[in-house]
Amino acid sequence: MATPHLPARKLRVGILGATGTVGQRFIVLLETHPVFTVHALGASPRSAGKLYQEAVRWKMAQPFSPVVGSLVVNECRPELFHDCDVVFSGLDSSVAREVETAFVRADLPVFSNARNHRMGEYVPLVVPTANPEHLDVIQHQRKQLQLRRGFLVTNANCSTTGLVVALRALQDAFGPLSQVMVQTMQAISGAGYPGVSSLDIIDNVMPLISGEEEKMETEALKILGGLQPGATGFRPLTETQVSAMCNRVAVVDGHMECVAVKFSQQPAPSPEQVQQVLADYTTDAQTLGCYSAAKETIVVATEPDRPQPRLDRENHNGYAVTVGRVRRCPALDVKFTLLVHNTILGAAGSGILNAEIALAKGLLVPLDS
Ligand SMILES: NC(=O)C1=CN([C@@H]2O[C@H](COP(=O)(O)OP(=O)(O)OC[C@H]3O[C@@H](n4cnc5c(N)ncnc54)[C@H](OP(=O)(O)O)[C@@H]3O)[C@@H](O)[C@H]2O)C=CC1
Ligand SMILES: N[C@@H](CC(=O)OP(=O)(O)O)C(=O)O
Repeated sequence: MATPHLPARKLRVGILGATGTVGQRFIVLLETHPVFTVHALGASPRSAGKLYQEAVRWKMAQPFSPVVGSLVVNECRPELFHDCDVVFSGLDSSVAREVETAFVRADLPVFSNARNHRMGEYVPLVVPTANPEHLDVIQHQRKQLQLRRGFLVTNANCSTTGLVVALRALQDAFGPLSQVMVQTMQAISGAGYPGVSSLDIIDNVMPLISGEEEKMETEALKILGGLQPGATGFRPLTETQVSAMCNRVAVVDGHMECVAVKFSQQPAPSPEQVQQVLADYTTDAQTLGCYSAAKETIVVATEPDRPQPRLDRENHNGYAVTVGRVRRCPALDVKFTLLVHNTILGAAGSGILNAEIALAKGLLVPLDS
């Protein structure tokens, strides 16, 4: 593993949507970060002009610092974030398209959690522990948009994120997958705040998360696909079919997914081989020495009743995916259960780790360099 890349000074971070569920998670994860420091906050006109401590309805177990609490929340206009080295967006999707476009046009580097730009022609859709090489398309995007240091990178839908980490490990080791079936049990924090009504979710399971299945089925193919020659775009997979069924359950954090896969190459690997490959999987995030990278990208739980959200979602500070119950599937080839922390690796943590990788690769450039 390389020595962590520490710039001459901490990079100043702007957070858009700082009062929301994902925005709050950014603040917690950046509190003790050695490379990034929270500098400017943005939210809706309802919050703008207030101190952060007055505007936010704080829902995290960890407190925010007095320094963050006394920052004044801005409207999300690029000129108010001009001295930020990097901007993380946890904006509501009703405004993210327009606001993020304005920030990128103002030559700011933006890492977004919102769905709006994910399938854009020149927009890297990056899960840091699945397809970090897609960040190389940043150079081409800059040329297309005539930018000097700005760019837009998005991370994936939270359920897609956990899934593709495991699938990338399998694809690298055993070649293409022909079929993937996934059923999710998604936490209520995935719906933001106040999100799902308590009368809908207590003593109940909701069998619909609008648009979620379609996102899992399309985003996974872009993430697991390759790059055009010269990193000028993407080549989504065509040989793999993903079928998703998504449910909301009464868990606060942590999306569980029951996954079954069929391999193109037959005979298929055994469950034992699959388990070994998942446990051994490493990525650029670790080899580049990124601060937030989990020591194990995938934790393979050997106990028969794991993973469980309450017990496993914080594995490696929420940056790992946990997989268990790897076994033969009578219909496809192999099946397993996985867990991803939806607001850490599934959201803010992916944005932060993507930025750490981009910095280590020289793609994210501090303002005065
Ligand atoms: N929660 C999760 O697990 C995941 C979420 N995402 C995505 O991340 C984004 C944020 O999600 P989440 O934090 O859950 O959502 P929340 O509803 O909790 O937060 C939304 C944020 O957007 C701000 N906002 C709303 N309207 C405007 C506006 N007109 N102008 C500027 N800011 C505005 C809100 O500010 P204010 O408080 O002032 O209203 C708030 O800060 C979404 O796009 C979501 O789809 C992605 C992956 C996972
Ligand atoms: N839909 C996810 C969270 C989310 O906001 O996803 P996306 O960013 O893809 O819209 C959930 O409810 O758990």
